[in-house]
Amino acid sequence: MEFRYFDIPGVVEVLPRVFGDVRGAFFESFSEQRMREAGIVGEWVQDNQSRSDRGVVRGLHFQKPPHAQAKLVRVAAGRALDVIVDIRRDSPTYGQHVAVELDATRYNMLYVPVGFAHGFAALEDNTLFLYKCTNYYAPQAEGGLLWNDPALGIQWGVENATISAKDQVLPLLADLDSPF
Ligand SMILES: Cc1cn([C@H]2C[C@H](O)[C@@H](COP(=O)(O)OP(=O)(O)O[C@H]3O[C@@H](C)C(=O)[C@@H](O)[C@H]3O)O2)c(=O)[nH]c1=O
Repeated sequence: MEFRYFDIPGVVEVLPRVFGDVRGAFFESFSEQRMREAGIVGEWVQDNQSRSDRGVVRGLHFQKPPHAQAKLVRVAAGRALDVIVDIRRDSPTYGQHVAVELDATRYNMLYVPVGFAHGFAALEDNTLFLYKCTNYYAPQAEGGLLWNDPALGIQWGVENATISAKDQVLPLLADLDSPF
């Protein structure tokens, strides 16, 4: 298991060791000790899975404290462009983002710390998106950012994106009163 770090502190990509043989492949999708040593911390209490077709964009989402969530995200089928935006008020990288392609054939994962808005674009039909969360779903604590806010400068890599009604009315970064 290897780890890649970014210019935005706290963000970690996990590159698992994959054991391939005639039957297929095996990898460890979670290792509390190794991941904690790499800076992936949290008490994981909920796992989620969604299925999206190509062109679906979900996000950008967060939950406000005390329901804030760190997430460990990956795809089990297909590919997704995963995007996280730093919304920690005192962060020197506030408003900046990291984008990582998650690929089911590479088994890579991304750690999303508390204080980031998170979203992804499905790059293939039937993309299965799996993630662990450090807090339970709390709909009353949901917050978000508009996925295509020009101020964010995110290249999603999809045309004619499919977006939920809820996500179409999320605020711009300039109007965000960040709770972090
Ligand atoms: C996120 C979530 C949704 N739901 C329900 C609420 C709703 O009826 C249905 C679909 O919810 P949403 O439209 O919010 O699903 P979705 O847009 O996939 O929301 C997710 O997006 C990604 C980018 C994230 O980062 C996640 O934390 C989460 O916000 O599922 C739960 O029951 N538990 C959950 O944890």
